Amino acid sequence: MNRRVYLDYSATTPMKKEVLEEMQPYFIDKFGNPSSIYSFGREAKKAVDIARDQVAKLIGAKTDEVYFTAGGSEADNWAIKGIAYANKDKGNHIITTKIEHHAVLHVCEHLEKNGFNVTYLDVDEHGLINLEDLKNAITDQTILISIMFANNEIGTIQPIKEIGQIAKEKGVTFHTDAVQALGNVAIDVNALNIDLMSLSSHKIYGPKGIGALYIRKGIKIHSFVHGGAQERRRRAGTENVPGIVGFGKACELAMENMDTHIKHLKMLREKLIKGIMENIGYVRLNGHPEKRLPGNVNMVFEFIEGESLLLSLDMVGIAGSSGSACTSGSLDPSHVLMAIGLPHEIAHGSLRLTVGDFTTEEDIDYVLEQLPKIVDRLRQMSPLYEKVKGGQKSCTQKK
Ligand SMILES: Cc1ncc(COP(=O)(O)O)c(C=O)c1O
Ligand code: FES
Repeated sequence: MNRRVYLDYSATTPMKKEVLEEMQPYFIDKFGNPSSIYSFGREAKKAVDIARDQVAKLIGAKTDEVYFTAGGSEADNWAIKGIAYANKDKGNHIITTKIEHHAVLHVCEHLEKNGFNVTYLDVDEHGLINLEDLKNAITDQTILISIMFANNEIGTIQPIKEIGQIAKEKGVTFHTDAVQALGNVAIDVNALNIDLMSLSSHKIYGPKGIGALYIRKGIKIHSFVHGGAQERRRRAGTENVPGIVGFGKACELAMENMDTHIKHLKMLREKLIKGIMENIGYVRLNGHPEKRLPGNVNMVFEFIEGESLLLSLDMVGIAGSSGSACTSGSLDPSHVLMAIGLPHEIAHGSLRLTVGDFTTEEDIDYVLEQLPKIVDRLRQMSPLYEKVKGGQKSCTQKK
């Protein structure tokens, strides 16, 4: 049996044992409905309150500015639709970027069909937006700026504080999708001038299907689910108490371990990047060299397809992901890789490896032992590689 190495922490993380232990009583013993006034209900409500506090602490928010949702996608949907529809008397213009998660992009496309105008900002070759572009895009109709904190594919971290400052000066509400940043970057919603922020639990060693939207006090936003009075009448439905408890615990752990977590991930990331660069030719790192998530490695391996690479890696027990359409079930190559200017055929050879708390140096050694062999074998089958060997220049050489 091969070694199994999971390097897709940006897709999801395993739950921590401490998180599971915290959640367990709320399935059977403490099963009460937080809205009920007797003791069963009160103990569930108390657990939800504690979790809300744990989430708030990690982001520097007030407890009652945290609203639980069914995950990051729901938080993105709520933030953008909620602000758009609640403020359409003030304007109909929204600014976002070309590299957002689909939970933001598809909501914006929906709004475009419903009377809103959306500006999709370009990014540079490293995936960063240009602050001047942002300033120039703002009009008297602009009601929302939604720009992600850190990109899920290439890991680029945006200048959030500066974006928040611009939004504040212009009186425009600022939402950021911080699903990938949470736990990996220190976040303080006040210092960074953030008005709304989407969070997800399963990226920080918590359970799946639970997340939160931070909503600054005083922000005008529509309710997301109409019904009961839960989440201060803004998101109806009996709370996912075990999920909320688990998310809270995951936030508490993330806060306690942030420094060692970031150090560990960065060490592994650098080892992986260095090992690949030194042992494999015709590769390039996608994303920003420094302003990137501590656990993110995204590289292009010329002349081969990301999907073949993934399948070959899977055969030796290594799990990663790629931005190529073939593996994601859609027909287009990654919109993020296209936005940073990679030609279609190059975007095809991209591989994302994301490390996490349970990744070891031995895991990286194993990848560095397997990957060069796989790349070499796949390239031997590539007609494009034959041409380069015959004297033609490649894309990474032109750079
Ligand atoms: C940047 C970003 N936003 C939103 C989401 C969606 O989060 P969830 O899976 O909790 O709906 C993800 C998850 O892949 C993400 O990476
Ligand atoms: S067909 Fe595979 S990404 Fe273009």
